[in-house]
Amino acid sequence: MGSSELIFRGHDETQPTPDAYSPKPAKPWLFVIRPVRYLLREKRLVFFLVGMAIATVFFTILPSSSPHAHKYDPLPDSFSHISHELTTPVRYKYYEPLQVGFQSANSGGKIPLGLKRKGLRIVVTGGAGFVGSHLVDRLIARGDSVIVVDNFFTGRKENVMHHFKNPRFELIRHDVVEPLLLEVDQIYHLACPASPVHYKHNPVKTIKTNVVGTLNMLGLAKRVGARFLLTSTSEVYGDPLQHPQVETYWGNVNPIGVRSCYDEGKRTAETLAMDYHRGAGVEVGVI
Ligand SMILES: O=c1ccn([C@@H]2O[C@H](COP(=O)(O)OP(=O)(O)O[C@H]3OC[C@@H](O)[C@H](O)[C@H]3O)[C@@H](O)[C@H]2O)c(=O)[nH]1
Repeated sequence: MGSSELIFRGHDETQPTPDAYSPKPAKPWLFVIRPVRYLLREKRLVFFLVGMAIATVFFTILPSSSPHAHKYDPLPDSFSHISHELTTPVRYKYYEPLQVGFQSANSGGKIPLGLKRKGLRIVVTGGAGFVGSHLVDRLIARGDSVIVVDNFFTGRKENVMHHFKNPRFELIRHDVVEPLLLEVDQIYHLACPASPVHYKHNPVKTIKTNVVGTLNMLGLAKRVGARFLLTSTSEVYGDPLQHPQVETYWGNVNPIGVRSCYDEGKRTAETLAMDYHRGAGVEVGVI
């Protein structure tokens, strides 16, 4: 075959061309007819209607799940205000998530109708102490999985040992001044010597726990996208000149006194919480 034959593709104009392309006439209703025809074929319409009916019955009859649906409340009435404060989001000081790049998927918010509330993974530092152990009781009863991190400085294993056989409970002996990596949705940070006799016992350790411990826990919250709660103290007001203290009051603190390791430690912990919130978008609460 010559090169001219390869290049020349013309045909004799007079010859009939049986395979010539002739466009089909346009069917304007085709996009409507096709789905209708599909539904009518093999009783698909019946199945579709039955499915709709089942879904309607399911979502109408089933009650909406709620995070407060548990009937069991292990706390005596005298503690209910504490547990309420610790397990409901809005309290003394609460900071909403910043809009920039923060996912609040871990916050355990409102649950769509018909879906069961998924238990959260929560770490409670200082969970073997007085406030912490009652908080743990409440979280476990609510259906969450709890990891207690405590160095047992003042806390006791006995405070949480009734949960030892519960697969949703774990206890780690750990000092929060050392970093720790855990996959959790929420962090309740309580670990700290709380009474004067304990926090004055080793003031350097007290302020270290408040500053370095809180830094570690906020770092963890940032890393895993967890919500963070700091239990602060009224000691952050020092010798207050105003009674009662309102949130806008900044206090009257002696920075060089024997109690300063605790007061200033907690104040710095509050500062760190706010800086992680503003700077890194961590969702924090301070009570
Ligand atoms: O370095 C430390 C110090 C203390 N802890 C633990 O932290 C827990 C503190 O519990 P405590 O019973 O002493 O104190 P409370 O539960 O009364 O107060 C706790 O909650 C309220 C906050 O204001 C306090 O700062 C906080 O410690 C203990 O389990 C203790 O062992 C640590 O895990 N690490």
